Amino acid sequence: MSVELNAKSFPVSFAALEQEAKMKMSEGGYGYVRSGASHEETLQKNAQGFEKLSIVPRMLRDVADVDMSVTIGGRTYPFPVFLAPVGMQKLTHEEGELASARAAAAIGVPFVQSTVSSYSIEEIKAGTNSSPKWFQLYWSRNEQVTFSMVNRAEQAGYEAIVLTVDTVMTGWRETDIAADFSPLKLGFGKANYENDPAFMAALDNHENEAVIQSLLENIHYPNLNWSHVAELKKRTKLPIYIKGILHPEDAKLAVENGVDGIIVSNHGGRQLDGIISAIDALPSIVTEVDGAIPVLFDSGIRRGTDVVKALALGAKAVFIGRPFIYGLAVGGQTGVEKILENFIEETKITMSLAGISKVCDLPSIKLIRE
Ligand SMILES: Cc1cc2nc3c(=O)[nH]c(=O)nc-3n(C[C@H](O)[C@H](O)[C@H](O)COP(=O)(O)O)c2cc1C
Ligand SMILES: O=C(O)C(=O)c1ccccc1
Repeated sequence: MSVELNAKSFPVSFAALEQEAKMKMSEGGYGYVRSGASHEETLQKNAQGFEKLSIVPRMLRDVADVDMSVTIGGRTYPFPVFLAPVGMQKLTHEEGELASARAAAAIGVPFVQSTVSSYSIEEIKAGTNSSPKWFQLYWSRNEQVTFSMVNRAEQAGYEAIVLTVDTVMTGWRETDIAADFSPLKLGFGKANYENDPAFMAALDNHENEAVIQSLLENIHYPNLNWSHVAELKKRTKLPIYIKGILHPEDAKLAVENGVDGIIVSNHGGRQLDGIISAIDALPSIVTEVDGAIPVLFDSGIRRGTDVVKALALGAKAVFIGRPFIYGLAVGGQTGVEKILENFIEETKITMSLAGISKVCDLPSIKLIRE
């Protein structure tokens, strides 16, 4: 499948992009990506949270040279917009994560590979060489599998572990329940499992159905608690980021437990509904953490002005989820690159017109709530 991408044919607004992706994807696949939990109150709040915040711009500040680079955990990236871990990307495009990881590599931002990706860690590593890559971990019920995957990521040169903590069970996703749609059951997320020696050793039967059945039994781990974080710290030299923090007390515990960073996120409104929008959760967490570790952010970022607002509130960088998945649906690797380029360009314009020429100066922007 090749898609001609030029300024005219590639959708620019998020709404147009979502429409175009809908036409490219299966009904079940599109419903899975687009939807949120329950009646999507939080999915909507994520977007409304940004709309309530207004930038108060400054003038006459020489914005001829804009520096968008950010340094996180001692590594500098050219832009503060990263790709969120999204599982099962072959559901969206035949080249799945390979296309997204190559797009991230072309732009120079980290690619965060999901535990439930359609390619294994080793395949993504082989397809992208030395570009920055992080591994998102879903703690397996079989702990040997957890540590084996972490070890494989470390061996493959991945630079961080992102432990997602808001998915100890699947949220109540009405769209998927109504459509009886489960991409895991269809086998879209099994690559890291069927290539894992600890996982395969624990199976009596290596047939596809047995792999999928065991994956379904391993993926959610409601027992997860801070002792597992302590154990993970012992098992890896890589920095650990905790994804899915919304309460300042949990941010405080993250610092006390020695994690290297947190990602403020409500999983794009896909897990628990009726909860605080991610952008409303950000300020008190930044205050609590007080610069001890980097605070990153996702959920609801739809354009460059949102990037600027999140960074103004103290996030060091942001991740986008659905926007890049829709870019992948519409144009594969080129589509994801185009999405990243558009985000970067709009972020640059927003910074410039607000009178800010360095990302590190964004927290000095005045924001008001309307
Ligand atoms: C289709 C889909 C699959 C996802 N899979 C994962 C995953 O495997 N691991 C994870 O930590 N987060 C996963 N997420 C959540 C994203 O990492 C991110 O938190 C969310 O998409 C951000 O919100 P946004 O879509 O509004 O940008 C997924 C999100 C979507 C839309
Ligand atoms: O769909 C998701 O949001 C997600 O994170 C997930 C969790 C478990 C298995 C597959 C995807």
